[in-house]
Amino acid sequence: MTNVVKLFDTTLRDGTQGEGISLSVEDKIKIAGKLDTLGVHYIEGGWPGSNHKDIEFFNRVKELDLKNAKVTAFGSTRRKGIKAEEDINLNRILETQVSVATIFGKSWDFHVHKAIQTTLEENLEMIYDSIKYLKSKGLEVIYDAEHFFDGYKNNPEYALATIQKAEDAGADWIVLCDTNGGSMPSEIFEIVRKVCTAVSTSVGIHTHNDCELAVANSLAAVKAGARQVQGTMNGLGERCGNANLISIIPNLQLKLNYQCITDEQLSQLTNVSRYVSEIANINMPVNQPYVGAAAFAHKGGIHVSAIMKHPKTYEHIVPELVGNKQRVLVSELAGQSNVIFKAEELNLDFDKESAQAKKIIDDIKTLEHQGYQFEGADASLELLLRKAFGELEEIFTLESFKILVAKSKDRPVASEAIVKLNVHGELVYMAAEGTGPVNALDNALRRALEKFYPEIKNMHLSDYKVRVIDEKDATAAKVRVLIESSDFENTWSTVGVSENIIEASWQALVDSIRYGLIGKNRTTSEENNQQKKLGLINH
Ligand SMILES: CC(=O)SCCNC(=O)CCNC(=O)[C@H](O)C(C)(C)COP(=O)(O)OP(=O)(O)OC[C@H]1O[C@@H](n2cnc3c(N)ncnc32)[C@H](O)[C@@H]1OP(=O)(O)O
Ligand SMILES: CC(=O)C(=O)O
Repeated sequence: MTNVVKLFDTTLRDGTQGEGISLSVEDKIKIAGKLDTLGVHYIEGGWPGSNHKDIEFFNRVKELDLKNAKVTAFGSTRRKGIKAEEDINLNRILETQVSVATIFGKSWDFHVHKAIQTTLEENLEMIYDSIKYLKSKGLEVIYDAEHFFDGYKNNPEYALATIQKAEDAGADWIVLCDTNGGSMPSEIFEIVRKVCTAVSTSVGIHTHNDCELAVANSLAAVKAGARQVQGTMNGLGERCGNANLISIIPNLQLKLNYQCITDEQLSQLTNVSRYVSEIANINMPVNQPYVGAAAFAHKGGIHVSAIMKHPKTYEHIVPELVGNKQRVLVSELAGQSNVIFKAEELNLDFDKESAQAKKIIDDIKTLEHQGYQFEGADASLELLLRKAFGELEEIFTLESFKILVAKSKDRPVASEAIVKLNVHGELVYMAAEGTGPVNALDNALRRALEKFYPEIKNMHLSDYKVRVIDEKDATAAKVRVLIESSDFENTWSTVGVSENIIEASWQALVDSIRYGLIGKNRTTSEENNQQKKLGLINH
């Protein structure tokens, strides 16, 4: 049996059935292009019988010069009581002019009686007529046997009869669906194995994640003989989602030795996953397997000490294979190894025998005990390390700041900040207004520095988060402020902690600006270092 497995992506159809997902035609076109570069074999673009957006997508997708994927349109078997030629859904598929149709039909006798309310015989005819009609128009037909596993468990003879009808009508693929997502991998394996001996048509698998087993179930099906896997990017989809192709692809390719896409395409996996979550406006968890920011991030000192000796000690694959990268976090759980790793990453001249690493670690642990959190504030950590190594030039010092917040009966609340800075021996006063006190302070600080550092105009805050550290102290509680900043090329995060939210914000703001300004001189040495590191990673 061949070890080639075809990938069928349904992000643009089943993925959009997920709560909170709504893609514009433009979004769908962009994602289709990206899926093609990843090398998926089929892109299910939508259900043309459902809505105008999907019809427009099929019109526009023709303009894309797809290199790898075939576009397929989705629909159901014909409605009961009519001829296939009269069925709007089937005809809408033909109108899209795609070369591949994917239609679903009923496999579960319970569904035939309850959902479409017809006879078991008519359902068999609906499957046969619909596939035959599409085949007569020259299309490749993928038949999705909806609820196949539930159907098989309830009435195996009938479930098998439905897919035999699909085979008789000329279906090119029979895809067994765990539509309700309730099956176990052992059941999937057994049933797929039996189906593969009962039909000669190529078999595929389509699973849902209601028991968090969609990936495992897809792999079990492949092991049992399925050669097409349907799923979505990042597991988007109805209810708990579809099988996540972002995990399935590397599992098939790197663990089970099946061939789906090229190595170069596999190295695009992280990029594609993040691209789709960005367009779909969904935040994926950092610990998403293979592609999450934390998938190869090491925090515990013991782990970092070991990966520096050999990455394989705590990494199951070379992260670059899927386009991800190794990271080391520094926190209260760090040992000297974490600091050494970071110092090397920053090209800081470090004597490993000195007491420096120990002192830095002690300082970090003390600060984390006070409420700082450096793993989410890489830029503040870098400034702290550079300072400890005497490599941090003071670009300004604060003389004072004042903030005025005023509200009167018939006026909205207004905020103004006045800062007094010493910039290379020159005293600078600046006042600015803002939507709130932190915004006013940010504006005043930037304006005060603009004359000395014009590049500051390119930097802006992209996120501002406040977290109460000791809730029991109510309004006197200590808070942690995390700020994310960006320029046109980079994003960085800084932290501040205080009982006073303005003071905590000030610390994070100052770190943000310092990092943004010193960062400009850093790129080359860091790039060199990164190259060096990549060369070292060799499992
Ligand atoms: C498992 C899956 O993910 S299947 C895909 C599910 N996705 C969607 O439903 C999204 C797109 N759907 C839609 O836009 C609409 O539901 C449409 C346009 C397809 C149909 O809309 P309507 O004609 O208003 O019907 P409605 O949605 O209320 O009901 C579905 C009808 O399809 C019938 N039906 C369901 N499955 C099948 C099937 N495999 N073959 C034939 N008919 C079917 C049902 O019996 C029902 O018909 P009835 O009202 O005569 O009982
Ligand atoms: C076809 C399909 O989406 C399902 O059965 O889940």
